[in-house]
Amino acid sequence: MTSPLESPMAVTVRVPAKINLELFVGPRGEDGYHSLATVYQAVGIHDEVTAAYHNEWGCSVSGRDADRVPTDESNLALKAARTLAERTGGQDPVHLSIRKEIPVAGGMAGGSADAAAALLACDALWETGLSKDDLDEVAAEIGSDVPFLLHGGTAVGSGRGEVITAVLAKGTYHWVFVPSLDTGLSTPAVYRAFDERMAGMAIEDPTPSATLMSALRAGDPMALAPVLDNDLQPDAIALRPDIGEVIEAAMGFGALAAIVSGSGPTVAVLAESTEGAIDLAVSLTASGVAGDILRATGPVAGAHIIPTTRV
Ligand SMILES: C[C@](O)(CO)[C@H](O)COP(=O)(O)OP(=O)(O)OC[C@H]1O[C@@H](n2ccc(N)nc2=O)[C@H](O)[C@@H]1O
Ligand SMILES: Nc1ncnc2c1ncn2[C@@H]1O[C@H](COP(=O)(O)OP(=O)(O)OP(=O)(O)O)[C@@H](O)[C@H]1O
Repeated sequence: MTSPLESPMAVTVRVPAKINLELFVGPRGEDGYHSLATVYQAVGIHDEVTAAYHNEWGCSVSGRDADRVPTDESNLALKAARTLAERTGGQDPVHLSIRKEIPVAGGMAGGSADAAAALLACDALWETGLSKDDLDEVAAEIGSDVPFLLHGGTAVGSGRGEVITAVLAKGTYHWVFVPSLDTGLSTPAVYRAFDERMAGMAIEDPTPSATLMSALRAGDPMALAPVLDNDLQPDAIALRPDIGEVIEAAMGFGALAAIVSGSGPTVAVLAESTEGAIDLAVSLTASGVAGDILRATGPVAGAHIIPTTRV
């Protein structure tokens, strides 16, 4: 048995953002969710969530876009912690300190990432001993993207995006991200626009493309670039025409590819190398089309515990 002296008082988890290298959207089911065939990649932009025992449940948020993140019960990390506590028969309350780097409402799964981090942190703090499958199940209940953020790397998401299968991917990819200049996009609104555009058309259950898989196996960004694909891109651009301008500018500056990340509005720009990514970031900033640029490589690990205070 663990002595109280060895039990952690706080656990900190670092969690990455995601992009969708491919996002094929199938028909909408009766539950309101669309069947997906997506290929996720975890990229090196990270949030950190620290779970610490406290006399009441709560959370606080600092860092990028912190003022746009709720700290009430609608915070996805807090929701995840409370759901995990319920599933495991009740636990002592925690305070979650969230440090954000992932753009909010940007299509990079920031809220889902914090939820995944909170699950891992609370699981360790409370020593619930849940299996990986059990944790994945709670994650899927919080949001479709959450299981992937626990997993990380490069992986296929099927079902509504929550069923994760690792893929064989070689190499490191160099990305430049252009988040929105002003506000984010609502994920349900983008899916609704997709439904309106596709109304009356027969939509089949999607499958991942073989060409994308072989580009990933080869670890070749030149082969990956032409097969990046996102069925939600026309809808994100229709809702936010400035996204189209960013894509056009990035391609004009020599990007290998530029694609909307998930439901947008962040644009993910693929470069050939670190130097290429720096050049693109400089050109995009200088052109005035993008105010704020992030650079990262992928794939990176999913949510993981980082060393923290022990008493
Ligand atoms: C756009 C993506 O980020 C791509 O990975 C995801 O599909 C969205 O994942 P998420 O934000 O974790 O989504 P959830 O929190 O599960 O769902 C939010 C809303 O998105 C829509 N939604 C989500 C997933 C899915 N397969 N079909 C949907 O139609 C639904 O309107 C749902 O009410
Ligand atoms: N911990 C959190 N971090 C960020 N946003 C949160 C969080 N909890 C709740 N939210 C709310 O969720 C909304 C969507 O934020 P999020 O950053 O997850 O969007 P997103 O990256 O577009 O998501 P996805 O890519 O999963 O569709 C925000 O507008 C915010 O109000």
